[in-house]
Amino acid sequence: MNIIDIEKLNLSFGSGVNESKVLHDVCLQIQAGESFGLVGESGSGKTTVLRCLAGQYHHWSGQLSVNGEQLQHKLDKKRCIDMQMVFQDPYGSLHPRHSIETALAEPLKIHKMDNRDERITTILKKVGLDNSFRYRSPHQLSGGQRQRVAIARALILEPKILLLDEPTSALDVSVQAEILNLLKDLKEKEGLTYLMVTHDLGVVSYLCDRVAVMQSGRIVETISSDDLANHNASEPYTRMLLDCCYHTEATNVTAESNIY
Ligand SMILES: Nc1ncnc2c1ncn2[C@@H]1O[C@H](COP(=O)(O)OP(=O)(O)OP(=O)(O)O)[C@@H](O)[C@H]1O
Repeated sequence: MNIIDIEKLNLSFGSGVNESKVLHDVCLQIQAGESFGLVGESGSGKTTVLRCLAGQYHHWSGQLSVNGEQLQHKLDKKRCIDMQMVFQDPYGSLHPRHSIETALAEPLKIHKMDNRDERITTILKKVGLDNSFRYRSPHQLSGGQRQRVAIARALILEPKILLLDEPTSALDVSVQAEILNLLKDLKEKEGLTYLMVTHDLGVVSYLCDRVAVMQSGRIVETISSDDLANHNASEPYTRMLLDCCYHTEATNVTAESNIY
């Protein structure tokens, strides 16, 4: 069953002569339990797709469905419980003056969920942080620990889907591996579905089952990550992207081989 169904998603910014169309008839079907990657050049519209699903943009046209239910343009509480987003920058996604406990309690208060104390302890444990972290501020954490808290905050409402916007790209190489392992474990244990934007084909082959390649606001090709790794892409643009990435990796072979 498709847990996410995107049909002919279109979105523009600006109006009149300043109108710029950034998504063109984007269609994606993602199955429950799948880990699905979105790749493509900078500015191709990957984050915009995630933001439409997360309810951060309201002026899209087309159809977005989650669990067979069509999403309205306005964000409602149900969508927050179904789907949460994790951002690239763990420094920017947490309030600098709020303790970790406050950051984790906030969504529980908004959604009037009980057993807050117990839920916070449980979620910290799930992301590999002991209970003492709840009294710290974001500046008292490492980058990897902050990203663990951001993941905990996204998971505290027990969503089925995580929208991940380059969740490891702002982290040091050694920490990237820890966070990827955590995401892989959480997906299995919590039965999550991931839709993830990434520039890193190593991340795709480690974590994703399938991937859609975007160019200039359009889906060029949807392909399994095995086919991508074996260079079995049918579209010239995907092959060009692969060539660019492997060329870059060849010059960074030591760092890459340390990641996985
Ligand atoms: N709020 C906005 N107002 C106007 N244009 C925007 C806005 N947000 C994004 N865009 C434009 O939409 C296009 C797609 O942006 P988006 O962030 O989705 O790309 P991306 O593929 O995620 O890029 P990157 O990989 O660099 O993060 C870009 O041309 C961007 O400049």
